[in-house]
Amino acid sequence: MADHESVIVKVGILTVSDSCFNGSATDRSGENLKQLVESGKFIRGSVVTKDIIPDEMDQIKAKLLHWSDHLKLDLILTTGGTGFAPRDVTPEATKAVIEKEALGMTVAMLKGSLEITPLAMLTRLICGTRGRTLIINLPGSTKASAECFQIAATGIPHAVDLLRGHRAGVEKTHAQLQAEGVRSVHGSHHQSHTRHLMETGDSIATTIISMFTVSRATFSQFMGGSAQWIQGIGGSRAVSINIIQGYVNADQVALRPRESPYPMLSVEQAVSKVLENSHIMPTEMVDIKRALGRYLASSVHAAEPLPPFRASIKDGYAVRADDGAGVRMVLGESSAGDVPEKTVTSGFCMRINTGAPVPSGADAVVQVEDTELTEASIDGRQEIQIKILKFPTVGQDIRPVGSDIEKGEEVLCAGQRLGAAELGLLATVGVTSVQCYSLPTVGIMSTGNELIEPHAPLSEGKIRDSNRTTLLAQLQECGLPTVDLGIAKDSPDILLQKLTDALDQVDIIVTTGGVSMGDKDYLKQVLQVDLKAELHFARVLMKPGKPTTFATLEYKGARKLIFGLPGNPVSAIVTCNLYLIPAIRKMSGCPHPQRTVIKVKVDRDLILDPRPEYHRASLTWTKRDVTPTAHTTGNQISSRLLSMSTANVLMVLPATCPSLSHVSKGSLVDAIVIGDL
Ligand SMILES: Nc1nc2c(c(=O)[nH]1)N[C@H]1C(S)=C(S)[C@@H](COP(=O)(O)OP(=O)(O)OC[C@H]3O[C@@H](n4cnc5c(N)ncnc54)[C@H](O)[C@@H]3O)O[C@H]1N2
Ligand code: MOO
Ligand SMILES: [Mg+2]
Repeated sequence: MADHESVIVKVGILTVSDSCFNGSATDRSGENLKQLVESGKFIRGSVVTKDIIPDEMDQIKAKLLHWSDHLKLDLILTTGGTGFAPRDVTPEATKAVIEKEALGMTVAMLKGSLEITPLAMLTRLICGTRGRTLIINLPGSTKASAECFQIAATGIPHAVDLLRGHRAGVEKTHAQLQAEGVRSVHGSHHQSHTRHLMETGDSIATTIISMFTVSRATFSQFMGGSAQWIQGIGGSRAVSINIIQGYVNADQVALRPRESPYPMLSVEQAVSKVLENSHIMPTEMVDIKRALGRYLASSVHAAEPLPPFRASIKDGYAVRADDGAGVRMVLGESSAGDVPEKTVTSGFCMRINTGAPVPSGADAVVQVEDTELTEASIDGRQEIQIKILKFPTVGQDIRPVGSDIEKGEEVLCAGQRLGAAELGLLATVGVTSVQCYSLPTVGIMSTGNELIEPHAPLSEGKIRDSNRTTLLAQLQECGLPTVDLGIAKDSPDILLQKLTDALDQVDIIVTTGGVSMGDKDYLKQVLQVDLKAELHFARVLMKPGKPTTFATLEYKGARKLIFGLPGNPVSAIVTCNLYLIPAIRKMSGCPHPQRTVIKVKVDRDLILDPRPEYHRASLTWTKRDVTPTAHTTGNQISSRLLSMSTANVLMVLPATCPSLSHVSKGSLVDAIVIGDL
């Protein structure tokens, strides 16, 4: 049984404010409340989630329901929307979701606030409980919300104990009340549980038991997520144990929400969120031999002109143009790589090859086709005299110094992708290492109890994991460093363990599976509750890919991106193309990370879906038609990976509506290019 010290209150802080939501004001009160909770001075709390929403009744209700019923928080503190302004509806939304009102807490806060200012009479704070969650409205002002929170905090631990049915805690508080009076109640929570664990000389067994009996996340919360702990037994053996226990409860299947609590975003909104939250990687010097596909972080200028000397464009004769047509004595030869020593004077010429320096005195080159040999040595080894058949012009067939690249000219600019030509340019100007953006390392993890490795024989109920192979290959195609994170079973603790391990290795974690409505779909909860990741979206109006989930997380001072792609093989690869690849491109320094969209002609009538569909197709061109024709890859069910095979575009089909049930053969639609054309 846990003792009273060990109860950590799981807190959600909800800022309700139009102006904070639209970015015209800063969320000071929410941030301040977070700091107050995490200071440990008032309650032993951990802020599991925090959000800002507008003053919209439906959104406030939905968030309160999600946090209480789904995330099962102990305490929700709202700040804002409690006044008399027409859009202040937080108390009304709270009333609509609570099951029992906690009038005493409201009165306590009101009384305390009135002692500070009579204007406190204008706040309309509601407190109450829903299931095991205590919901407390606080005013929007930073000062007033802090004051009210401190008043309410004296009752919160006891209220949470009562809601959790935590008898030891309840009894202890009652005993304290009897003995000392109410003022000392929260003072007893200050002792650090980490210290308790670390400083006691308990045996491993005793300590493990105490870890299991405290809230499941306590240990990892206090140890920064991953609890690694080495303790000697009997002074002779050292034992290392890695235990990660999350908050997410795997056995309350009946309590899972029956409607998704996550708002449905459009694909455009989801792409924007992904790009907004994708940071550009730091830069590094890269040798040009390994720089293919990288994005340049700074521009490159030519230190020398190209050509560095006047160079011949043709194989022929270097002449003086004003000598006109007619015979010339041949002085000798200038070959590529030579330094001509003789000067061409009137009546003379010099044999020259393409790319060779034009000798001094000459101002034109006449190609060999426009000449005749008039005199040669008997052994045929030397040309003595030739005849110029066409009148030359000054500068004819000569590349002046710097005519290809001027000295100091910018040859590549920051943000440019280094393809073959760009690498060649670097070689030309003698730059062998360049400042590029680093590439993010991406880890790919499959989730699901049904999955086995591709080499394994099928057994009952199992299928082979294809998503890891597909996604790893897709990323390798983009030239990215990848980490195969294996398969995680459908268990919140295993997921948490594997995600935590992955965070140490990669910049982006990509999981597939476990993001929809199943009782074993734990990813979102583990991300939000255990890893305290910020979930940017978890549902997108698209087919395939509806449950696509995207979150970010600050981990050991670095920003990590987490893409929870749907498990269906086609959904995984389509969403990889729509969200993951643009994010990677932005992080790698690409200034235009969005996918290329072209117009294509559909090859047959296509029935529309209630969701906008990303229909796989391959393109052909006919001689007569400049617009390519898109040929559907057949049955588009999201489990059918065959529908991805040969596809080089995703046709963007609109959702069906009363006036539109299908697109007709020959219509033009947008198509996202995903493969070689
Ligand atoms: N009640 C509802 N059920 C489902 C909904 C919904 O809105 N309400 N959404 C459906 C949609 S749309 C999709 S897409 C899937 C996504 O499900 P999950 O992301 O939770 O993925 P799983 O349930 O784990 O698996 C789905 C499917 O894919 C197979 N799978 C998973 N991983 C792999 C892999 N690595 N290689 C090959 N195949 C894999 C898995 O066996 C399942 O058949 O949810 C719908 N349900
Ligand atoms: O959205 Mo799901 O990806 O249809 O199959
Ligand atoms: Mg599922």
